[in-house]
Amino acid sequence: MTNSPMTTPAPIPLTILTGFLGSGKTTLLNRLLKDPALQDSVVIINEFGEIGLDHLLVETVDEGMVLLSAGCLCCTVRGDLIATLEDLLRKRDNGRILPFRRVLIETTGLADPAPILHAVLYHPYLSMRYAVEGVVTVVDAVNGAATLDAHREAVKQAAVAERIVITKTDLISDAAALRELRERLHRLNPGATLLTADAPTDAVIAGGLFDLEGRIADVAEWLRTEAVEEAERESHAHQHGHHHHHGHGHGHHHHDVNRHDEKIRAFCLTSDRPIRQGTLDMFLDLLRSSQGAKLLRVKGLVALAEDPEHPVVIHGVQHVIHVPAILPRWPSEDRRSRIVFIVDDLEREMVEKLWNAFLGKPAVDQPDAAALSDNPLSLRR
Ligand SMILES: Nc1nc2c(ncn2[C@@H]2O[C@H](COP(=O)(O)OP(=O)(O)OP(=O)(O)O)[C@@H](O)[C@H]2O)c(=O)[nH]1
Repeated sequence: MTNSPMTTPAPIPLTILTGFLGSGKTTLLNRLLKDPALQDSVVIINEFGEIGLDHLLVETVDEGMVLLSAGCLCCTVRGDLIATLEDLLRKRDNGRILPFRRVLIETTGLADPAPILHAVLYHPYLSMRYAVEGVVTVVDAVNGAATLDAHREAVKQAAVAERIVITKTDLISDAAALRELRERLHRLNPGATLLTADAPTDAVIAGGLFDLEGRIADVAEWLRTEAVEEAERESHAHQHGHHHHHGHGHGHHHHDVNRHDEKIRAFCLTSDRPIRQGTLDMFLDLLRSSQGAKLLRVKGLVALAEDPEHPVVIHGVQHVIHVPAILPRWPSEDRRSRIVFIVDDLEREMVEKLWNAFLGKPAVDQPDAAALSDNPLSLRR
């Protein structure tokens, strides 16, 4: 776990904008960038192939960088995103470019946002200077369902998002199809806020986990554990009405179309009792070392036994889990520790057993060897 030293400047909010090819990312971004709230942002277009920036271009500022409206800079990256993020900081710190206040990364249509999140969170310096606010995923109302059926990347993009923006709703006359798409996205990612392309800037980008001063702005909105728990209850009730639902190895499964959706899912684990820091570290270490690749995102708010009045925020992806902040107080009356997991092909039961093995023992800070070796996660599959 890393905590920033006192001397580090306020971290710069960073948002990742994803969405399938032609879903409307650039159109959305163009509109949002006109809003003064996004003044002095840097937009990094991380993709292959040409991009229609001509209509935005005002002047070239630096190699590979152009000035957009509202004092925003834009650069295109084909290779090393990390090098670009470092370079931007260097230029900002040297006064060679304006002290940009926010970074937006627009990814190529096929990109899996998890490695981008991973890269920023894992990097010891970048993770201090940039505050990963969240992932915004654009889903096209016309082609969205077909894209989700055909491409796992599209399902992952929707599953890890904080906010999902449905575009092209003006082109769809079939209200039922739109409702179905919304319901599907909600099942896939109950914690995400569903928006349409005309949503205001602060609903789409600003107003995430961090504000411009790098302070935690709205952790409850970021976590949305109630929505995840509610969806889990619904899905549980639903499954109890339908048996024979194991699907593996059977070609004619009636949910075949939604297979990706079934593997990629969100769930929430909670604890009423504060957790010792050592216990939490061990739990997270074991989880990420054995199942890291399957952890698309891990987000949480945890009461540490050492200091239960100041909950810690947890943010992770794949093999990295870090603590971006310790809050001055609880955001609401709900003082349970809660961690939302967005996973790919990982059973809730496995993670829950491990969680219980660590938390349920009388000596919560010292899980015995049996608890560790009995847990299903220690058997790598
Ligand atoms: N009618 C309508 N058209 C839209 C909307 N959003 C985007 N479009 C159109 O959809 C097409 C693709 O939009 P882009 O914004 O270029 O999509 P993109 O996701 O950036 O595309 P790539 O960069 O190729 O992945 C363009 O012709 C847009 O004008 C919308 O809300 N309504």
